[in-house]
Amino acid sequence: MQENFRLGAPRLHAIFSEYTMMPLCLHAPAKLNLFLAITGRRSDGFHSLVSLAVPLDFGDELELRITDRETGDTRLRVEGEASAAEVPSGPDNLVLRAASAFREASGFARPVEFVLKKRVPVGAGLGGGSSDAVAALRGLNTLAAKDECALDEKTLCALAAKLGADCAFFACGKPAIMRGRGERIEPLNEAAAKRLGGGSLFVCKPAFGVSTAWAYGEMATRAASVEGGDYYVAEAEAERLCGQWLTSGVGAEQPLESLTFNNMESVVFRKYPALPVLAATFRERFGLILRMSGSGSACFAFLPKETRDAAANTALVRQLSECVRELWGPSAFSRVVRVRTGA
Ligand SMILES: C[C@](O)(CO)[C@H](O)COP(=O)(O)OP(=O)(O)OC[C@H]1O[C@@H](n2ccc(N)nc2=O)[C@H](O)[C@@H]1O
Ligand SMILES: Nc1ncnc2c1ncn2[C@@H]1O[C@H](COP(=O)(O)OP(=O)(O)OP(=O)(O)O)[C@@H](O)[C@H]1O
Repeated sequence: MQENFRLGAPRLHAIFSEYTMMPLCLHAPAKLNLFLAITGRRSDGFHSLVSLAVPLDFGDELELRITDRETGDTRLRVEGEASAAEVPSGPDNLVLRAASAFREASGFARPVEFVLKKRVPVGAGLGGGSSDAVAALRGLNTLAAKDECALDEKTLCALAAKLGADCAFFACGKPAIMRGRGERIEPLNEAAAKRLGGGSLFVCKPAFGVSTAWAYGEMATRAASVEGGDYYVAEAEAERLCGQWLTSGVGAEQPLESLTFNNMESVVFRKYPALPVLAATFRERFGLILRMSGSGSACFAFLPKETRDAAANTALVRQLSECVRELWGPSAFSRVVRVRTGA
């Protein structure tokens, strides 16, 4: 016992090393905007929107661990199948931007190493970067709790909202309606969220991505032009359309796919005809509505009710994947996903 006590310092060091070597693993889900109405441009240059967004059972993985390095506060390694080369590993990565904002807000100063396993395609409108940022904040907050400098939930969410327009949604982590520039979040009621959890969706993305800043800029340009006219959806109409997702007949009498909407398609489909070509082919060959998520280029379709069990899905999904590769080429991405209801 006394021997152990004398060996206290090295033992403590070993325990600390063990603790520092153990990574914390977080899932950073992708999202879909099942409904997205851009309602206008605000005086701060951002656009106001009404959107029904859902987190998915598919996403990136973020590992973080405290290291015993003396110097260098935060490091990031990006790995994974989703074109890791397109993702910056320096200070522009949203994980490192989140870490630096977190350190400033909390005073948490331990050296941390991140490993980001990138699976969500980049520039897809699937919110991968924003979700990684929120996972980094949550992971750091867990580590900071051991040093008694964790942030409370409200402060953490406010910090997230500053990092990107989709971050407030990911901080909520449940199907929700986004308003304002994306920072005002109203989680869906349980019944509406449950209806969304029942089905599978097919998601696909061509090899190219779309810049979110470009898509919003193009909306503003076209709205200002003569042909623009009533380019944006009026806010009251956006609320009415979005509100249909909350009514009780949805999913039964009123199929979910008939409520999907995205007025950013107007600018993105014009520049990237591969997207409307696939949408028309899905309609003609399979009777499916293909909708764009966020600013694209990823698109999604609800799989029909009778194929909502895994076995029956297979044949249709194979045909959809073949169709995507036929029209978008062999490097196109596709997969089946489910909504995470958070229940
Ligand atoms: C299209 C959506 O995915 C819908 O959920 C989001 O609105 C986009 O969110 P995001 O990718 O996190 O966007 P950010 O990286 O914050 O913004 C990129 C750029 O898009 C423009 N932007 C973004 C959000 C918004 N409500 N209005 C805008 O005009 C701004 O020029 C901004 O500089
Ligand atoms: N962790 C990250 N993962 C992906 N992209 C990142 C990350 N950090 C910074 N970026 C930069 O952000 C840009 C857009 O990333 P992201 O894939 O999140 O866009 P998106 O899918 O269009 O997102 P959104 O749906 O929020 O518009 C990329 O081009 C990349 O340079």
